[in-house]
Amino acid sequence: MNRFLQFPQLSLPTRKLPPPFLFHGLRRSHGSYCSQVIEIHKDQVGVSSNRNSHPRFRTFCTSKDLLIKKCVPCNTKELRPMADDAADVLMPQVDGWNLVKEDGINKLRQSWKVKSFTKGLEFFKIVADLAEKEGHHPDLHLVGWNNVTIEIWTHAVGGLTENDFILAAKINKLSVDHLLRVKATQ
Ligand SMILES: C[C@H](O)[C@H](O)[C@H]1CNC2=NC(N)=NC(=O)C2=N1
Repeated sequence: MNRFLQFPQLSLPTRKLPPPFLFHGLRRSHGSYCSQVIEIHKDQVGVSSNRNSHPRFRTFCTSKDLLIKKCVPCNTKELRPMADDAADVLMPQVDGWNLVKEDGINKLRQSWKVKSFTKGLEFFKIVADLAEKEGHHPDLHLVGWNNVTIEIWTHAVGGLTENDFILAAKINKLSVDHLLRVKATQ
């Protein structure tokens, strides 16, 4: 008996993949939870529920896909917050970000120390330009003059969507090292 769902090869990389590992999780479908076992190959992000796919046959996206994807408008009625297990599967692709739950809302959070208060504002401007380009916006915090924290979640649905992971992955690629205090351990 085929123990796991075979997903259509939508974005599987062509090269031979190492043996997959099975991911067992719960997926909410039509209001009820059903367990599902999906096959996730080593260098694939795992399940990403993009807007157009049928909820059952979600497309796999590789680790690089987040960087080449574009955020979608948050006012589309199909947009739903992703389940905790789907967020867990995507977390390895947004290095440095933490998954936090606040008042029942899942968010991505990362903090940095900047060289000065004004460099913190420069940091925000660079992030803001990216957010405007993506049409998806983070919550920006600058406290104690040099402590920057960014939180990302989709306000329209009160949780995480793929937009948040796309924005987090792209923030990780911004050239901001000149604004940051070098960590003592480095
Ligand atoms: C239409 C447009 O997508 C919405 O107004 C956007 C703007 N930026 C956004 N950013 C975030 N983080 N959440 C939203 O729900 C959101 N909505």
